[in-house]
Amino acid sequence: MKNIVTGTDMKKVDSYTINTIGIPSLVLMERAALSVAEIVCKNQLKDKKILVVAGVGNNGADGVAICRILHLKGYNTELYILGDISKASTEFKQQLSIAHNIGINIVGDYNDADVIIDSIFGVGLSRNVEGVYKDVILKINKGRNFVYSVDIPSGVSADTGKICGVAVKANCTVTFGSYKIGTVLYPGAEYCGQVVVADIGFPQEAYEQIEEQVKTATLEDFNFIPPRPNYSNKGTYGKILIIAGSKDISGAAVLCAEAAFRVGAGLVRVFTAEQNRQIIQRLLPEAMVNTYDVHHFNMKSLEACLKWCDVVAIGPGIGTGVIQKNMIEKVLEYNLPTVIDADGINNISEDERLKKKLHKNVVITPHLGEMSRFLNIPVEEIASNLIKYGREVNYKYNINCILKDARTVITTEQETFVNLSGNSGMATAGSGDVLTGIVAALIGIGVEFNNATVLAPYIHGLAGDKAMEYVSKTSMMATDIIEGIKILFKGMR
Ligand SMILES: NC(=O)C1=CN([C@@H]2O[C@H](COP(=O)(O)OP(=O)(O)OC[C@H]3O[C@@H](n4cnc5c(N)ncnc54)[C@H](O)[C@@H]3O)[C@@H](O)[C@H]2O)[C@@H](O)CC1
Ligand SMILES: Nc1ncnc2c1ncn2[C@@H]1O[C@H](COP(=O)(O)OP(=O)(O)O)[C@@H](O)[C@H]1O
Ligand SMILES: [K+]
Repeated sequence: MKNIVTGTDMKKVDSYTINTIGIPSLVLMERAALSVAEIVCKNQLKDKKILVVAGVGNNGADGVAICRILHLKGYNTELYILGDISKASTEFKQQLSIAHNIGINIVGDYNDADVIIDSIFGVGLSRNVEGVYKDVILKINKGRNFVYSVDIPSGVSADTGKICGVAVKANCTVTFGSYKIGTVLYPGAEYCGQVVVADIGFPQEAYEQIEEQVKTATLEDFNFIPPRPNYSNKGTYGKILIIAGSKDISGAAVLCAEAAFRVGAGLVRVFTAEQNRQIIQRLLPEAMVNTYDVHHFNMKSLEACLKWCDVVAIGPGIGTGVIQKNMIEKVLEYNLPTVIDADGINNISEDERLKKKLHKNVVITPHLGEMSRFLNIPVEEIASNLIKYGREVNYKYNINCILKDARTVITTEQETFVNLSGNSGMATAGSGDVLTGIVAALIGIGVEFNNATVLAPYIHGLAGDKAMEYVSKTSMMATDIIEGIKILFKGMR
């Protein structure tokens, strides 16, 4: 796992590192500046004209140091300072004095260059960007230059990812120590271009000072998946029950079940409407199929399936209505690890009685529309506060939540995560059904419930990224994501 921090928390990390650990501020700053300079040197030829645009806080101080390092390496650099130097931070004044001594060329106006280094505001941005700052940021965005942002694009709130009036559109952002919330959540994430996290020497101990930590999964977290021993059989890898599909929808069950198999599930049983039996058996002969008749619904057959399974996923394509609500009620009575998606969530949203039956082995996987119905809060409000509402589900109902969006936010009893894998090719019908199958299968193969909640969206996104090896974002379909799961695991184990 890696940390993702708010700007406010990053200041605590800075301060703990400087004041308690004792690493001097200027040492951190030199490492920060060196990390940016190294990336610029790797990508830019020496004949390029580089303009460093610096504010007068410590983000600007980083910029002045970067300007000096590049100048000493023989780059054609100039420095443009925005703001009142009499109000500058101590570090800025120190860096400026060094820059003067070395003979850095300081210009009085913004002038276009091949490369812009944006060090106007970092995590200290505290209000809307206006006046001359706004004018310069608009000029930077108009130019055809390559833009590096230092720590975060100036104008993006490091705490939320919101744009404070206007923000620099960078090609590359070098952020220090860890991702900032503003570099991972949209719209801020879109302004960053490529994000590089530079290690500048903050000790992990400093991150432990943060009260509400946010993290992201990394490849190391595949270690949550137990090994697949030689001495095992299909029963070792979980019995997964998938309650999906209805008279007019059969594909959801197939996608969900196939994804579960591809993540390693041993046995998958689909419980669906009678009309789907043949098509599911034809498309996925590996799955067992039990069916119900909507006109003569027999709860006993569902109970038999629930007694059989270790994990249940309910919802994709089931529709809404009395039968569906009764099925969900029955599923919840069994207290199994339970994944609830799509219409599973929609039915619960319509029924307070079902909400009361949610238990701590439940994870819901809503997209924004489903979340909006579930919490009865407008989509726009949820979209701009993903973490807040993800946490609210957890506090209110004591269940895990995978809130799906271009950046999926995951909340478990203890922790909050933002998933960083995946791409916009995955915004395609059935993509969520694949995720549901992945969550259920991970639990089935023995990944602890909270870990499965976090790992599933990560695997789903990596599979979408793998799918891009043979299909474009434009053409990607949910079946390609399943293909991506195969490629992913082939490369791993
Ligand atoms: N020793 C340290 O503390 C380190 C700090 N670092 C850098 O320092 C940055 C944080 O520095 P600061 O805390 O000084 O904050 P910033 O430099 O990000 O911003 C603060 C400055 O901007 C002004 N400001 C804020 N919002 C404004 C607005 N909307 N319009 C006009 N002016 C505005 C403030 O008055 C202040 O002068 C980090 O992002 C990082 O780049 C890194 O060098 C790592 C080490
Ligand atoms: N722009 C995007 N970038 C990355 N992932 C995305 C993007 N758009 C959608 N996704 C992912 O695709 C999935 C879509 O799920 P969902 O909306 O439930 O689809 P469906 O209901 O058609 O199965 C979610 O996991 C979501 O996080
Ligand atoms: K910046």
